[in-house]
Amino acid sequence: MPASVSLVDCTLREVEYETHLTLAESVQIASELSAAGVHYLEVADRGAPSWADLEIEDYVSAVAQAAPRTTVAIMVYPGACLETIARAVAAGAGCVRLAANITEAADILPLAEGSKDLGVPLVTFNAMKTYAVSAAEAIRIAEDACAAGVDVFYTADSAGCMLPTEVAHLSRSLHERGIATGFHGHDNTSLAVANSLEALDSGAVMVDGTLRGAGRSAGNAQLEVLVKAAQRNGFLSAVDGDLLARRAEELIAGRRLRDRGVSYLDIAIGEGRFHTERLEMAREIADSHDVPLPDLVREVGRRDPIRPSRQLMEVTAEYLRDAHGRFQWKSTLADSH
Ligand SMILES: CC(C)C(=O)C(=O)O
Repeated sequence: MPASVSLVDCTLREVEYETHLTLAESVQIASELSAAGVHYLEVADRGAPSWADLEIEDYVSAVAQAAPRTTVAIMVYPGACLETIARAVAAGAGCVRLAANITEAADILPLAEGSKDLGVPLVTFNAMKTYAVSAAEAIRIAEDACAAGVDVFYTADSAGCMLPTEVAHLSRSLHERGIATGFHGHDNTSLAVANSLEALDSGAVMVDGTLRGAGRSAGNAQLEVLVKAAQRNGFLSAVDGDLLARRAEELIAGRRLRDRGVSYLDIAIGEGRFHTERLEMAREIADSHDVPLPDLVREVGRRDPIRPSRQLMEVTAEYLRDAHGRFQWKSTLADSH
């Protein structure tokens, strides 16, 4: 019998990479998620998006009131302070999601204990770019996170590059050590839903998605598809996948920046384990060095998947330009994207 698992919707945070929602739209989405029985919905610690001129507590409170069956989760990044968390919690947030690069966990974990002291029932650590370290290292960091007060350690496939076998191996290894795990997947290689299913089958207790797959880079695991697929394996049976699919159609589909397909650039990002936070820098350097952007991100990501510097990108671009010149394969690649 599958264990009881929780579904986390990240639409309100991730959709901001594609479009801006009004407060009324955010509230409507929150209300629909709640009606469908989604367990958690996530908002960002930067609070209300910049257009709204709202304090974090106003935003959290509006969303929480619209979603009585759903717990509001606030995602916080390095640099956030406990006072922001306290304000969000006072306004109705019942879950804190600490996010940092897996190699920089120390920048965020001190907020775990403070969050627990505030009475937050659930604190997660979302280990961005989990794939950048070995499974053994991820397990060690997860153990440190739990010792610091974290309840659930999340594997975050930030570049959408992980394979189901990798997700299964890590999730199962964590589970066997008594560490509660979650999975947050991006869709650069069209595996976000498959990876989420693999995580559930391997003992994960939380999985994330967004309506219509909206989100950064190639988007996230598509919530309504994930629900339907998970139900076939005995998970998330109380969530109304049809309602989510209808609302995703009405509220999100027409507002996505990208079509449903995965572009050549998305694939290269996934293969190269390159996080899109540095994509504009890479684009500028690819242009100035006259090398194809997919080649650059693939090569740079292979060399440093966590924090590739401008210098690394420039050196890599020079290397690629020379290689292209030498082997004369640039024109072939350029034709293909
Ligand atoms: C904020 C984190 C968890 C994220 O969305 C990612 O790294 O993909």
